[in-house]
Amino acid sequence: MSVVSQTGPDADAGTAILRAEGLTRVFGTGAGQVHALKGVDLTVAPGELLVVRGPSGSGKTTLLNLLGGLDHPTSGRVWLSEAEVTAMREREVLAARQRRIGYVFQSFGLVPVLSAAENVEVPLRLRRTPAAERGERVRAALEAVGLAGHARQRPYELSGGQQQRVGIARALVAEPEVLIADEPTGQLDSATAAVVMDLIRDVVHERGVAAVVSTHDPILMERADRVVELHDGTLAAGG
Ligand SMILES: Nc1ncnc2c1ncn2[C@@H]1O[C@H](COP(=O)(O)OP(=O)(O)OP(=O)(O)O)[C@@H](O)[C@H]1O
Repeated sequence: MSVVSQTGPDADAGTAILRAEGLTRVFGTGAGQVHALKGVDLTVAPGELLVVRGPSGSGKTTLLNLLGGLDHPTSGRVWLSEAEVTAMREREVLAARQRRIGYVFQSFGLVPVLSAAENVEVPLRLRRTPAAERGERVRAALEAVGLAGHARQRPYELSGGQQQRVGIARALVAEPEVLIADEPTGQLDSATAAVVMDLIRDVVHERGVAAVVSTHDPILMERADRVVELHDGTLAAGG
């Protein structure tokens, strides 16, 4: 693991899958403006697990939402390989999200009435993957996260760690280039969190995915290839 500060676009920007330049996000609230993110530059390479740390309110979720095309910056730009996400129409952003990005959420985000396999199948249905192909891909994704025997169980029949592994299978089943995970272990005990983070690290390295994971947890930073730290919306040296 190396810990670095990034103050400008990287020299390796040419090989980056995910790149952000000058990302700024200002929220208007009843109490005035909140400058959640202030000119953040960042690149993430294929097969790299980047951890974003920082205190509560430092801008981690804001940054991940912008990198994942879930929110639009007040100023600044985001690229997925050569394609500028921030210049796309809403419909193109949606297509890029469905085809190229997988998301993992702190609260798992599973549909309670669907089985583990049906939850994992959702991104394939959204991409209109043929039914014949979907079954095999769901099976392989569940097997990759060690849940081959739990395909028919509903989320409430699974432990928190198992639910998050379903969440990871769902994020990866459509073979995205980028994985965005916002506090993926925030609801898990530390032993389960370590297992889930090991899994994320292994799939990122094996599949060459560019991953951005936010966390408060120092244990998880040990699994990172690189750590950056947010303070009041600004990237600083990690620790
Ligand atoms: N939709 C919004 N409207 C107004 N202010 C917002 C909004 N979203 C975030 N903020 C503010 O932006 C700042 C950064 O919030 P953000 O959620 O990105 O921090 P965070 O580092 O993810 O925090 P935590 O670790 O607690 O999840 C905070 O001051 C927050 O109150």
